[in-house]
Amino acid sequence: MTKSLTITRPDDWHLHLRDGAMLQAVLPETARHFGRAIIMPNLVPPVVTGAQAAAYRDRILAALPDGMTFDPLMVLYLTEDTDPADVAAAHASGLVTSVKLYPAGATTNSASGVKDFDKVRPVLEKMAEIGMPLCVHGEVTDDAVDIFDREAVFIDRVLDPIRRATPGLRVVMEHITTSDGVDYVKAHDQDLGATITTHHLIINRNHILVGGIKPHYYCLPVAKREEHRLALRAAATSGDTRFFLGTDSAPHVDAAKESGCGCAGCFTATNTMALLAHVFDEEDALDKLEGFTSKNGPAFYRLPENQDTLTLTKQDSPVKFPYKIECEDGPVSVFEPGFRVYWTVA
Ligand SMILES: NC(=O)N[C@@H](CC(=O)O)C(=O)O
Ligand SMILES: [Zn+2]
Ligand SMILES: [Zn+2]
Repeated sequence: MTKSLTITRPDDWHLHLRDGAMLQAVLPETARHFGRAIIMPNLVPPVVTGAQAAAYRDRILAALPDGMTFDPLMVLYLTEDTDPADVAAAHASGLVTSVKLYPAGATTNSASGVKDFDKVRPVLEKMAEIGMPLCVHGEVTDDAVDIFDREAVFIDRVLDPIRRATPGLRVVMEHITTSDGVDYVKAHDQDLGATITTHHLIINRNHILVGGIKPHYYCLPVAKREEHRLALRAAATSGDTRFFLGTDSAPHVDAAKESGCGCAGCFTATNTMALLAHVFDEEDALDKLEGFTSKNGPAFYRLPENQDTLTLTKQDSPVKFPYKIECEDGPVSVFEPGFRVYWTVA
C-alpha cells in the first residue's frame, strides 16, 4: 500500500558543497530537495572573510542548474586572526549566517582552525552580543585522547568552558555522535542546539570495521557504539526542537576514500530524505520528521520556514538510488544504507 507524507520543504543545516567540478556535480543533489543549507567553509583556502563568503556564494549560485531554487546560507571559518568587526558586518548585511569553529587538525581541511581558544574570545563575545550562531566541530585533537572519546572530552574541556565564559553565545553542536552530546544539549537552554546527520542514525562503528574496512562509512566524528546511535535516533525523533538535520554530506572522489589513507566524509545528499523517512517510519515517528528537517532548524536560526513543500511516498517495492554520481574529478559513491528502502521523494 502506498503511503504518502507531505512536509514543509526541508533545509540542511550542515552541508559540504566544495568548489569547482565537485560543486557542479553535487549541488543539484541537494537543491533538488532542500530549500537552504548551511554551507561549510572548509575549502582550501578556507572561507575566512566576508568578501570570500560573497565570492563563494556567487560561485554556488552560478553552478545552480536553471529552474532550481536554492538559498546557500554562508558561514565564516573562524581563525585566530578573524576580525570581530568583519564578522559583525557580514552578519548585519545578511551575507553570512554563522561562524564555524574547527579545532585545528580535527577534520578535513581544518589546518587553519583554532589552537588557542582564548585568541577567539573577542569574536565570540561580539557574536553573543549580536545573537549570531556559532557552529562547532566538537572533537578535541589531543593525541592522548582516543578517537571514540573525542566528542565527550571536547564537551568538558572546550565547549562547556566557552559557553560559561560567553553568556548569550548561541551554539550549534554540529553532527553529534554520542549520548553525551544528546545529554549536554538536553541539559541546557534555548541557546544550544545540535545537528544530527542521516548516516549517524543508520550506522554504528561495527558497520565501518566488521567484515572488512568500509571506507565509505568513515566520517568524522567517527560513528560510535550502537547505544550512541540509539540515543541519536531517540533525540531526532523525539520532537525536541533543539535537534535538527545537518546531513554533513561530505563528498570526496572515490579514489580519495578508497585509499591507504582514506578521507573522512559520507556523501548522503542524493538519498538523505528517503533514508530519513525510512528511519522515522521505523521509529513510528513519521509525524516528527517535518520538525526535524524543516521546522526546528529555522526556529533555532530565527529564519522563516520554507513556503513550499516536499512529498515522500512509500512504494511497494524497493527503490533504487544511483550508486555513484559522476564528477569531472572522478566518481563519488552515494551512501549505501545496507537495507532496502521503500521511500522516495515524489
Ligand atoms: N564529516 C566529515 O567526515 N568530513 C567533512 C568535515 C567535517 O564535517 O568534519 C569534510 O569536509 O569532508
Ligand atoms: Zn565536522
Ligand atoms: Zn561537515
